[in-house]
Amino acid sequence: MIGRLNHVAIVVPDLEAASATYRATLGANVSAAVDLPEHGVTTVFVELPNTKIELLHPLGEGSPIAKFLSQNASGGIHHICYEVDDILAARDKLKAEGLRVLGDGEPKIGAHGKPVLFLHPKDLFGTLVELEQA
Ligand SMILES: CC[C@@H](C(=O)O)C(=O)SCCNC(=O)CCNC(=O)[C@H](O)C(C)(C)COP(=O)(O)OP(=O)(O)OC[C@H]1O[C@@H](n2cnc3c(N)ncnc32)[C@H](O)[C@@H]1OP(=O)(O)O
Ligand SMILES: [Co+2]
Repeated sequence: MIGRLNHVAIVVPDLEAASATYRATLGANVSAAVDLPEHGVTTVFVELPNTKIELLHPLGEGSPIAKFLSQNASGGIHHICYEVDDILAARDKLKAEGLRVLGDGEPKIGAHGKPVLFLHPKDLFGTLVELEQA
């Protein structure tokens, strides 16, 4: 059911500094920062030949990544994102298998303009998983 690895997300305490490190030190193509208020995050994407790195920083009150950053002050890997061909079919199958879909269970439009969902990290070996419609 799961397909390509779309991105690995890293929460960072300073988005500008992290962008500069990926661009200047690691020599990667790094996007501009984009605010996504409906997700409570600001994102930067690092383009790699085979996948992407999503750099994340909390945005606004009640950001879902605020607690993670408070517990990992220098940053850390936050989630991985797999592509699926049919996000509603994937959601329904995973719910039937007993996995918890976060939020209200309805996909939101994610950073790439496509529907996304999140699965509880305790149900997938301590890893927060995002599914994105391919
Ligand atoms: C930009 C849009 C989109 C995209 O298109 O790419 C994004 O990526 S948005 C990214 C941000 N959005 C989200 O993360 C939404 C889903 N997340 C959540 O609903 C919450 O963050 C959470 C996963 C339910 C965690 O909630 P929180 O309040 O921070 O913590 P809890 O205390 O409830 O955590 C319970 C339990 O899980 C452990 N945990 C928390 N976060 C992670 C994580 N990222 N990876 C692994 N484990 C995690 C936490 O430590 C707790 O464990 P115990 O202490 O053992 O109970
Ligand atoms: Co993501």
